[in-house]
Amino acid sequence: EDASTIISRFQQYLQINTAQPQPNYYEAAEFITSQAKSLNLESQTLELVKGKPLILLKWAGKDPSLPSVLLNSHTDVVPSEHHKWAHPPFSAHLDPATGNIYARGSQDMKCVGLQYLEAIRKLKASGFQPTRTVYLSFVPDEEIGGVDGAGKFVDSDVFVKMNVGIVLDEGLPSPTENYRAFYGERSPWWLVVKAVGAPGHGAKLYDNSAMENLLKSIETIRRFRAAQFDLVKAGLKAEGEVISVNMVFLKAGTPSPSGFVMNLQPSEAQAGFDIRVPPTADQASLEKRIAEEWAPASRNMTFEFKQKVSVNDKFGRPAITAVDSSNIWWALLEESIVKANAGVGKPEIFPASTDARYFRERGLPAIGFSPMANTPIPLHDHNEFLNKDEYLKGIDVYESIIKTYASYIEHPRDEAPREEL
Ligand SMILES: CSCC[C@H](NC=O)C(=O)O
Ligand SMILES: [Zn+2]
Ligand SMILES: [Zn+2]
Repeated sequence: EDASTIISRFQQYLQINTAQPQPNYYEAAEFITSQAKSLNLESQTLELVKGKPLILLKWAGKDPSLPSVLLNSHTDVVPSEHHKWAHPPFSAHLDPATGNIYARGSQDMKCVGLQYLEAIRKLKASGFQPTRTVYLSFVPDEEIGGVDGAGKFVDSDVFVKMNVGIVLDEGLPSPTENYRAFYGERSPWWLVVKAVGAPGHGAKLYDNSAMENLLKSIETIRRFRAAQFDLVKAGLKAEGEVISVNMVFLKAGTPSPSGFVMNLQPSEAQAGFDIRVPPTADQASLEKRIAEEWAPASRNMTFEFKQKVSVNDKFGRPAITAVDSSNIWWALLEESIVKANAGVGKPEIFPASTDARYFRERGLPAIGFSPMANTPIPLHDHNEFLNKDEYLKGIDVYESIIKTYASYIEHPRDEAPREEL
């Protein structure tokens, strides 16, 4: 099959507008299902939450008793500011000079979903038959937290019956020759800090106003942020290994028809923070720091978490996937990438969140991997793009990985004891 046919299938998928908050999930489901038909894969659409279809495909293995391989991707994408893009985000415009394909979802992560399918198309054409069963899940809602997508999926009977042994999910592009792979991710803690204080005249200097109380917290939080960031700047820690904290909203003031009342110090003020906590961080000490230093009762401060995902899995262990000799899937991944004449760097902690956490929380090994080398990271930004040759190369890499994974015959000590799950 020629490259242009493969690229035009990618463009078709990219042209489906699955942007949050109103993704066209059914059109995506129809597209994936039709691809599955052309590949003779078993397909079912699970509507675990109404209006949010999850497409599950199955390539049955010769030995169904072996734990299966799950290739996960999400079908939704983040919104875009259309007028700020060089090419409309759902045009999937291919720049003839560079070969870059511009589209929301070109990196995150419609590329991966379709590369899995193209790799299977090649494997089938070559006559390859999997020993392990290979599943593909196309899940909704990752970009809004995945509760109704991967979250419901891992809790379903269907999932339990799949007997999954290893999950592949999304990673990040790499600006270098080597791909990146992720064995864990930071947990999102979305914190709102609230201050109260006596209201008063805008001309009066007095202690304990809500604004002053909030600003003291903001200053403390900023110092912590700077210290963490310094570790990254000095090259002592990677991005995923520090606690990040960024202020994402400020809410205070007394509205007036022309904006805000300018000579009144308000009695309430709030600030919101997106905090990301590495899986091995000391969760309890961060909690203590928030309660005692960031929102101290001594200044009448209070706080609330809009979201607080534990850094541990359901066994109370850090929710990370082993990337040493105890996890054969990691070795097989590295080996199969090399076999495809590519390379992968040292495994990293994903700086944000992905659906992989739902699998890791259950104790399943999950590796985040999106084969995009020599690629900048305009993910969630304007002008997200992927070069067509990188896309095609990624298909070859998945062909190698899927072949290796699906052929691997388990040695009993190579997999987690099933009764634990
Ligand atoms: C934590 S729910 C939101 C998930 C989102 N995932 C990708 O960007 C993120 O902000 O990391
Ligand atoms: Zn994503
Ligand atoms: Zn995303």
